[in-house]
Amino acid sequence: MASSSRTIGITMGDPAGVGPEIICKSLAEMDAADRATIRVFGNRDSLKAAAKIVGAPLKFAPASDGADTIAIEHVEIDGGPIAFGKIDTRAGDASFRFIARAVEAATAGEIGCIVTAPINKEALNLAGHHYDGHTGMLAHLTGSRSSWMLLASERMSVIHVSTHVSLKEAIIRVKPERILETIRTGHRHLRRIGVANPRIAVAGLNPHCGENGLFGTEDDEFIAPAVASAKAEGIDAHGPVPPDTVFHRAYSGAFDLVVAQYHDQGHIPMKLVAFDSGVNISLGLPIDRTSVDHGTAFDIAGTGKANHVNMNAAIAYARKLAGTPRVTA
Ligand SMILES: NC(=O)c1ccc[n+]([C@@H]2O[C@H](COP(=O)([O-])OP(=O)(O)OC[C@H]3O[C@@H](n4cnc5c(N)ncnc54)[C@H](O)[C@@H]3O)[C@@H](O)[C@H]2O)c1
Ligand SMILES: N[C@H](C(=O)O)[C@H](O)COP(=O)(O)O
Repeated sequence: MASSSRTIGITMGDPAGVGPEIICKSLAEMDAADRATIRVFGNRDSLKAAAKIVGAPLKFAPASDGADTIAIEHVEIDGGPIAFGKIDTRAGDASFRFIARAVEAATAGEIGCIVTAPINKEALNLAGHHYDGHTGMLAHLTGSRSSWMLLASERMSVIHVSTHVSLKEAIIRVKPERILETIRTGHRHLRRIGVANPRIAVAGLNPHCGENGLFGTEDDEFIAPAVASAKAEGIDAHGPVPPDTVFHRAYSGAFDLVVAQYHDQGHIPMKLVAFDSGVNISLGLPIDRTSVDHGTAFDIAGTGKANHVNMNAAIAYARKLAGTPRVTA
């Protein structure tokens, strides 16, 4: 079985979703040398079914044969095949077990980066795994104090102060300490991937950054001090920048990274400009993980229609991280 810091571990995601199909489509396009560096954490029957749907002549076995056979760590699912496109508690439980096993392998240094196919958070939680998604789950499984979600694309990247919480709670989380930690985390990541002096824009929260208190005070009270502290540390941070124009400016090349104050502030522009190519990267963890930034797409699962460009981008980013040392400051 492929095992080294260059090995990429791909988790299959929810068996009822598009994960198995996009994995098979990506594997079908890889050359033999790249396939030999892949280990899939998933269910063999689901992958066999998906390979058939997408017409890929792939086989899955404990070890790659350097050609059409892909290495798999097979995880059993009780009670027979899972139907595509439906919430299933067994699928939610399996999604968790694929990831838990991949985390063990990454922690042991058997794989250099985890690439995740999408999970369904409702199924996951129905199965008793109470996480808000991979990012929180990975933090828990690795004993990390905190974790961050960065969405990256060729022309724009965004890191979030908070993600899977209500808008009400997200506003409460707009506090200087968390914002400063988010800026530092994004800065470290960009330096790791080769941006020598990242230009970081910190989005405001309120319309026009509150217009001097007319539309809210969080921008002046909490965001501005965090930006000032980051600058004092030598980070090229800017803001608060009015949230309605910051993404246009970043997309036009003015900034390398935007700090979004909450999930949809960052996700909406990213999915508008890079739905097919955006990569979700987990930060703040002792292991590396990249992911597609789309979901389980139950409406098309099992039809072979799902686009795998996003999976290709997540794998390419993982290969980049697996060969790049971490930056500590
Ligand atoms: N990385 C992840 O694990 C991840 C990411 C986002 C959402 N989710 C979860 O997925 C579930 C469904 O979420 P949703 O419905 O909001 O978003 P979704 O991304 O699953 O679907 C939104 C729309 O995009 C389409 N779509 C998604 N991926 C596609 C692909 N590869 N090719 C072509 N079309 C595609 C779908 O058909 C649908 O019309 C939820 O449980 C959500 O939490 C998981
Ligand atoms: N907000 C994420 C996205 O759209 O990409 C998604 O829900 C996945 O979250 P995790 O990476 O925590 O599973």
